[in-house]
Amino acid sequence: MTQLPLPPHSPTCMGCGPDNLAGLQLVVFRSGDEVYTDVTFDERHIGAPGLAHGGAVAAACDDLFGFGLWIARTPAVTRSLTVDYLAPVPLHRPLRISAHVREIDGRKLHLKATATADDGTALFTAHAVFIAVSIEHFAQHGAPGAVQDLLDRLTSALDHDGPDRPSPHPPDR
Ligand SMILES: CCCCC/C=C\C/C=C\C/C=C\C/C=C\CCCC(=O)SCCNC(=O)CCNC(=O)[C@H](O)C(C)(C)COP(=O)(O)OP(=O)(O)OC[C@H]1O[C@@H](n2cnc3c(N)ncnc32)[C@H](O)[C@@H]1OP(=O)(O)O
Repeated sequence: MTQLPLPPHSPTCMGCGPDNLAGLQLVVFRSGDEVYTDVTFDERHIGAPGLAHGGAVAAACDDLFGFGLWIARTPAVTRSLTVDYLAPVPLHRPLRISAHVREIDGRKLHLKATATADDGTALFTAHAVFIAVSIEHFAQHGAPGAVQDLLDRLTSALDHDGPDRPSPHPPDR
């Protein structure tokens, strides 16, 4: 059976929006309690000649962590993000980033990601703390015009993600 990608955060999301030609255009899948994406950095993401910019790498991790929504089943936002750059990341070489939720502690979601090149080389790891927020967080702080679409997406995602999923984690203690 062909696996379907998870829906992007928005069509123009810098990390996963298919309509954002300047973005990473990540396509993210879920496998059990992990989410993963195969990404190939190119000249749009260059740092040192021939190598990916560390900020582009961090953005990819942050966006993939944002798909933790499908596992933790709560809206949440990045509070901290740390990347350990283990080896230079070459352009034009596919790599896989996998992420999972390590721990949920009240509103704090502790996440970890690992990235491996197509030859098995460990390239980087990342850790993040996301803080669960209510959906109103986005209405309060985001662009008013786009908020309703975001709310619809989140509500739909949390309501229709299948009966085998755990209950949504409460956004507020
Ligand atoms: C894993 C699930 C992911 C789910 C993703 C959800 C939705 C995604 C879908 C749609 C969203 C659309 C687009 C998403 C695009 C990209 C996704 C990537 C994610 C991002 O790109 S998102 C943008 C960057 N992000 C922000 O824009 C956040 C700005 N920020 C704030 O809005 C506030 O800062 C807030 C709300 C975070 C907290 O504010 P607050 O006032 O509610 O809470 P407070 O500060 O009190 O901290 C609460 C508790 O966290 C503890 N705590 C704090 N810092 C800690 C740390 N570093 N380590 C360990 N614990 C820590 C405290 O100690 C306390 O713990 P305790 O309660 O136990 O005392």
